[in-house]
Amino acid sequence: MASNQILTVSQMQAAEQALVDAGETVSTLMERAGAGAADWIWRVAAGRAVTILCGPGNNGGDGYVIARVLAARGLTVRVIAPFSPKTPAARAAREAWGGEPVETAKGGVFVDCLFGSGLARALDQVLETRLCELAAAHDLCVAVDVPSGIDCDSGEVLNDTLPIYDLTIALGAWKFAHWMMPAMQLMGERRLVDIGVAFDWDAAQLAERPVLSPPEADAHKYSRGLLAVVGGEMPGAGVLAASAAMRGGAGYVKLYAGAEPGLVPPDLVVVHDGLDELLADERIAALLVGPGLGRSEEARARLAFVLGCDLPTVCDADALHLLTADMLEGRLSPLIVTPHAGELDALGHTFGSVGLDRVEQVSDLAEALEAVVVAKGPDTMLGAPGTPVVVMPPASAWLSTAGTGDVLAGLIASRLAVGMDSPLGIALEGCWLHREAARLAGPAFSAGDLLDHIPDAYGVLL
Ligand SMILES: NC(=O)C1=CN([C@@H]2O[C@H](COP(=O)(O)OP(=O)(O)OC[C@H]3O[C@@H](n4cnc5c(N)ncnc54)[C@H](OP(=O)(O)O)[C@@H]3O)[C@@H](O)[C@H]2O)[C@@H](O)CC1
Ligand SMILES: Nc1ncnc2c1ncn2[C@@H]1O[C@H](COP(=O)(O)OP(=O)(O)O)[C@@H](O)[C@H]1O
Ligand SMILES: [K+]
Repeated sequence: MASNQILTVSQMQAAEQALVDAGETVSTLMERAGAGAADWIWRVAAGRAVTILCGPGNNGGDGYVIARVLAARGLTVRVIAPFSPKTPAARAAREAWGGEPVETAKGGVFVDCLFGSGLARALDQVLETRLCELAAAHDLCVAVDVPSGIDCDSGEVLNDTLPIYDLTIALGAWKFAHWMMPAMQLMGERRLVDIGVAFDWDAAQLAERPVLSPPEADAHKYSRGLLAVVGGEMPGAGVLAASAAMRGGAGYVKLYAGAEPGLVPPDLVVVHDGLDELLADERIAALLVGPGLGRSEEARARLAFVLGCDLPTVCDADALHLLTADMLEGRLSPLIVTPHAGELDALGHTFGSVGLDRVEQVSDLAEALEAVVVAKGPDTMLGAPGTPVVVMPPASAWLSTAGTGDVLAGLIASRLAVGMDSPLGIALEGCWLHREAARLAGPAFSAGDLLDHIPDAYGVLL
């Protein structure tokens, strides 16, 4: 079974080399990759003709293997070869196929075997147009390994116009582009073909669904975890985060409202003054600070005070603009920060983590802050000190509505109060609850609507 590791191009090349050193040949790997891809294409083709566009490298070589396997199963297969094969394995695969390429074709399934991880630059205009015209002339489009025209490591799309695929068949291991914006938008469904690549402890991972536990039979509200949410001048965000936290597993949630919060749920305990008294409660298992905090001097002082308590803490929103290294000095307790792209930028500036790509920056900030960094967005990615990044599979794009970040912060803080996993595991639990709740909420929900779906999301993860 293939693992969920995500490899860079150079890690993939090293993995391929390790297999060759262990006695495989590039041709046997190509045979396995091509046969695995052909299986998927066979299923989606359902008897329709298949057109394969083959490039000069080993991605093209995979295409010739696919052509041979599908033709042997009786499908009509047409190969378009703007280049002759340049690698020994690709040349051997073309010979073994033994057919004659055609100039063009239409109808049925289009398979892109033009370039894979060896793409070195954007496609020229002629190739870009040819690729797009072929894709448009077929009913279904499949990319083998990755769509041609994207950078595997950064997820950058190198051409202005590229096809959108129905299916992408990753070979050997996931690449970052499969799960990172903007390239991931081209992929359609994603499937992974195992070719025997070994597990790499230094590799990034695609997050796997966690399993949560129900409360113990003898649980009481404090044993399940008391969370204090420290709000500020915009109390609505704190109420939203606290409301999510009440459904995320913690037994007791208290909101310190910096300002009059207006209507609050009857089961939410709101404290109006005496923050020092509230935080002196030894039963507090975790803190959340940031949603609605504001960015005033008073907010800065409140944040410094909260972090100074040295309790397991989630920092979100405004707190990420106010956070400085001195506030973290001497802290021993876990810290989880949940920046969106703008807040990640702000943290980068404050902590001198600039000029890096997203994956590097998330890891770098995790080290600098000695914290779990949950970099939110359509391609949410998590970093923790000394650990490769973990990438969440995409969530509902309906989450792109105001306040859903407060819900996520509340959920992660709630898991932190429960405290049954490592800080990274806890952050992942929160992300999965959020993602499941969004899936169950369907279309066009508000952040408030999302709250109603958290219990069922919890049920899915039990
Ligand atoms: N790793 C594994 O274990 C396995 C990997 N396998 C497969 O191999 C794939 C990687 O193969 P690969 O390294 O040969 O690269 P690939 O993407 O076919 O293209 C490189 C060629 O394209 C050329 N070229 C590049 N950009 C260009 C452009 N814009 N416009 C025009 N030309 C351009 C470049 O030449 P250049 O001009 O840059 O010198 C070179 O000739 C991988 O994705 C997977 O499908 C499996 O078969 C088995 C196991
Ligand atoms: N297009 C999208 N697809 C999937 N998830 C998204 C998308 N846009 C935003 N999200 C998620 O929604 C949440 C938004 O959080 P944030 O930007 O902090 O919003 P707010 O500050 O309004 O609460 C994050 O969890 C983010 O990962
Ligand atoms: K391809």
